[in-house]
Amino acid sequence: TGKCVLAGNWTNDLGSNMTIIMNSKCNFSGSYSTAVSETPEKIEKSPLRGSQNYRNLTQPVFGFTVNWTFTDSVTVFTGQCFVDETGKEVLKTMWLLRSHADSIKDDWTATRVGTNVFTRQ
Ligand SMILES: CC(=O)N1C(=O)N[C@@H]2[C@H](CCCCC(=O)O)SC[C@@H]21
Repeated sequence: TGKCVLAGNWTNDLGSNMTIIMNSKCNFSGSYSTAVSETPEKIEKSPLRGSQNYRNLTQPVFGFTVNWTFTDSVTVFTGQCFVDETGKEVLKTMWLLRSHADSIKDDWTATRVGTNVFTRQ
């Protein structure tokens, strides 16, 4: 199997885009431009920071956090970088979107979960 590299530009089926820059062997930063949001605020590019695991750099597992600059929420993504049967790099991910809750009574409704696939932009 080929090697899947996290660095570079990715896009997903929602039309969101992200750029990943490797800062060391296993840690990265970058930016995320979401195409969709619940908030009426103007969507802005937001920073992301994460890590890929040390042990397998051919198809690495990873996690990262997007700290949304335009609304009071964060999203954590986790997944794996695969080379599919056609030789294309694919990021298979699951995410948790945590929005701000006004009170602890509203905590139960403040976290959403989803899956998403990213391919090269
Ligand atoms: C990859 C994927 O599924 N998503 C994507 O590309 N954008 C949406 C969410 C954007 C949240 C924006 C800030 C907010 O509205 O609180 S993060 C999960 C989902």
